Amino acid sequence: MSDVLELVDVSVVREGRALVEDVSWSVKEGERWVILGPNGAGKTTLLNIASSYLYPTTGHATILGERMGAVDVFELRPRIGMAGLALAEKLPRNQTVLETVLTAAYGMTAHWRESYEAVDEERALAFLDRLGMNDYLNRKFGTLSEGERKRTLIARAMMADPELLLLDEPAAGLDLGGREDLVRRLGRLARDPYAPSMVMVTHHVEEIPPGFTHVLMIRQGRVLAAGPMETELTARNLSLCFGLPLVVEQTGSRWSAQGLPLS
Ligand SMILES: Nc1ncnc2c1ncn2[C@@H]1O[C@H](COP(=O)(O)OP(=O)(O)OP(=O)(O)O)[C@@H](O)[C@H]1O
Repeated sequence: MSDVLELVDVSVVREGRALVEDVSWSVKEGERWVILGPNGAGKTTLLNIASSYLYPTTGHATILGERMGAVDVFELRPRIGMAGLALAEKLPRNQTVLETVLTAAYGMTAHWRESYEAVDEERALAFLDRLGMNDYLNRKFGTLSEGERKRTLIARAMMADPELLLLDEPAAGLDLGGREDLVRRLGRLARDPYAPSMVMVTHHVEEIPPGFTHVLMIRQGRVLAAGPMETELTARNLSLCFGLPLVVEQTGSRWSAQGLPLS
């Protein structure tokens, strides 16, 4: 299995402060990683490096076999699918859901007189169907609820046929039904052997979809644990990561955690 992502001693320094520090981490082809950590830990910073939008201040990052600094990022970026809030803000609010997904096939955010191929439209419809967005094809992106917007963004990220799929807090802000619906859909994607390698940032172990294989825990910019879910997603690691005593349970292919009561 080859490396999809490899960070070696990566630090990012801003205003004299390390946002992430000495991070060494590798993601192999086919793996599905979750990045867990408290607010401000550096999760989005890692995702921004993985998406080639942020250069390490020190250390090396290799993405899809291409060393950052020695590759044209404009050739690399179409190979990476990213679904996150930052992108949602760049997408035109008055574009339809179908157009929002279709424009990704052309590496664009907005519809601009390009004529779409029938095959692209079929693919966009198939991704939207898989994410339960069939009834929203002609709705304006800006009128969608948070859950609908997130599902549209994932369909959009898949449209470019990425080799690496990055998901930044896909379940944040969703109600229980919305979260469970998304987790099931991501679980189905994670188990698809043809789906790309995946990295998903979350704050909650309850949001880890079945089929995700590895976890990286980060606290104050430093990696606290990284490896297979079964060995690393422990009460000890989770307690250290979030800074209070926690117990963690696995029920079937899902996880849950709770704090121990105050004495
Ligand atoms: N350009 C910047 N300049 C200075 N500090 C920054 C910059 N970007 C991010 N930070 C800080 O770096 C730290 C890590 O930010 P990051 O967004 O990676 O955390 P996170 O783990 O994703 O947090 P959250 O869970 O709250 O989204 C935070 O303390 C943030 O305020």
